[in-house]
Amino acid sequence: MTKTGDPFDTAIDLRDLRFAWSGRRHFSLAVERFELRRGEAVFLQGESGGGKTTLLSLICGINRPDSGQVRVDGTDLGALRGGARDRLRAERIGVIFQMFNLLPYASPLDNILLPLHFAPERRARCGAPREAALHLTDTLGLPRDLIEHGTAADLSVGQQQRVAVARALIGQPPLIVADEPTSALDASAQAAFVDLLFDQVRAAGASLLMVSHDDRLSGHFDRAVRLEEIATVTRSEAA
Ligand SMILES: Nc1ncnc2c1ncn2[C@@H]1O[C@H](COP(=O)(O)OP(=O)(O)OP(=O)(O)O)[C@@H](O)[C@H]1O
Repeated sequence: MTKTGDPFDTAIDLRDLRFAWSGRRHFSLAVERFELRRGEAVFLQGESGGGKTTLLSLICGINRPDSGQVRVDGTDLGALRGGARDRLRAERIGVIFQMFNLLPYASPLDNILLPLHFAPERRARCGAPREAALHLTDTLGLPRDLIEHGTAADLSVGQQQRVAVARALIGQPPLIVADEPTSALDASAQAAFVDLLFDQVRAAGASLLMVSHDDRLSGHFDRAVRLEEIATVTRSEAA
């Protein structure tokens, strides 16, 4: 059994974290302690606008905390410069962004392969990246012709979401961070996604942090956490 408290046994370890968005509307988030153990799957819920996406952006090193520590897979993100943080994200974190962040004029296949260009270890794990990508998109029910020869801009929102899912899963990163990855999917695409996600997570022994408003999904996870339980949020508006 994995013991808690050892930063090297945790996939995510947050300590005394503080972050604020500045501007007319001030929003700040503080997390004293949060751990996600290696191999654990955690379902994160919370009210809309509560700060879940903000927290994920700090865990992925997209934004930097004002103070405190973010450790991913034992590495302190604060000790890394921007380029090294981006490489760590590409190697170790499969991120499914809420807005998908696909390159609109690239093919869906090239979008899926993109993180591998910055992540040699992840690329090596794939063996044959193109075949690995097509296996993922087949499993997610995406038509091959569109994936290979279309552009991301040709896709429906639900298809874009599935491409974003395949891009996060390719090369079996040890940590998957997903921000409402099923919001644009119909019931059958959602079921295929959840099956694929957990197959991949188990095969890779990966850890998973997923934000969703869909309570029905929580039963698949080791535990569910509400943001309010782990974070203190303050808001104010300039007069
Ligand atoms: N780039 C930004 N600049 C300034 N404020 C921001 C920015 N992104 C988010 N915020 C503010 O941070 C707060 C938390 O937003 P966030 O998107 O993290 O919440 P959320 O819990 O993910 O919401 P939802 O469930 O609706 O996606 C909001 O008040 C939002 O206006």
